[in-house]
Amino acid sequence: MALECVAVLGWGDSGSRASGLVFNGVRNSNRTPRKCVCRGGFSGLSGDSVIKSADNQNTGKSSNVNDVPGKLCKDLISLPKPLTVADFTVTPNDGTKVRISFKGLPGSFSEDAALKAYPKCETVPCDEFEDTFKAVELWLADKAVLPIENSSSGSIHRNYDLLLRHRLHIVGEVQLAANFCLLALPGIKADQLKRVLSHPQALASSDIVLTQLGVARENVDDTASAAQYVASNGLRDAGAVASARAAEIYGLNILADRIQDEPDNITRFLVLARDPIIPRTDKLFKTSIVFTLDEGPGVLFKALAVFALREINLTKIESRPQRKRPLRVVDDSNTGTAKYFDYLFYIDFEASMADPRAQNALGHLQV
Ligand SMILES: O=C(O)C(=O)Cc1ccccc1
Repeated sequence: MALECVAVLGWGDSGSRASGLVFNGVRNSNRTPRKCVCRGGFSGLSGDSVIKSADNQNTGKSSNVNDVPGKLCKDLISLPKPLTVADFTVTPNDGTKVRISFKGLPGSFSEDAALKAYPKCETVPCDEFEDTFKAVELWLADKAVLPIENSSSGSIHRNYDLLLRHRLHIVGEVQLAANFCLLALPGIKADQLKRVLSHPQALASSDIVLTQLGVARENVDDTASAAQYVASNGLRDAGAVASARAAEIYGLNILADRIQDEPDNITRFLVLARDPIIPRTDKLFKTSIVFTLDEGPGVLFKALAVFALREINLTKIESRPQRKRPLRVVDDSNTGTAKYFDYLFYIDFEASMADPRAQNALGHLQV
């Protein structure tokens, strides 16, 4: 299949806990007509008490300390422990807190996502999405939490682009049900509000209540910034759509709770790290790949068939114009020169790169 595989990203379980994605760095494979970068990974955040040796990691089997007979168990404990994946990750075990960068001010939903993935973490607020990547690259943070998709407004395209511009690895995902509240200064009633500030997505998701109130809507960078702005400027005619935690942090009152149009407004966040995690087959994994296709009838259909043939479930497909090569010029003798957009395809599938089905599917994709 004529294709350019740009990246393979693998990560762990797709539940609400964070999970992982690794970067194997396979470039320019002989079988690939053009360049190919490979990323893969697994969930490393469960913190379980399972000891793994180098051998049983390979076989995917694990030994629990409780399964080992008493004496052997004692001997094992007195011996130096075999290296585990945790030895190669930056999660500190010396009592210091893992540092997670996010875009926004304290009290934003992205910070909620970071705290959901790592309840004891130290959060590192950043101005821009790009800064959350840079914070990890410069060792100011250990991991970044990045919104990638929302159940009502869809994909956050900028972050798909940033994933390819930076060399971080996806090591997990977090799903967060954002509960939007209408906040105002203490003593202010809803009918006194003339305008409401928030992140565009929070404003759009709270359309019914804001329309009933008849207020003007003002976009700001994040929900917590809206709360902070109303509070620090003492605005008596302005409210903010933000979290209950933001109300507490910035000293605002909650005028209305759960004002979102859809009761379950879910945002999916990715967890990014400098280091990959090693793909395994003993847990539910996801892998993300990015590729381009040559022009031709059915090329995307054929690309997707490599997964269907192996019963590999796809969980997401996204396409983005290829910025560096936006137009594909096709000579058409009847109508002159036709121009098509050239696309990058992002696909998430449910398998680890340690799974032969996934290896075969990607091998097939690159033929
Ligand atoms: O503005 C925030 O608080 C964010 O973290 C972005 C966002 C906005 C709405 C839902 C989820 C995330």
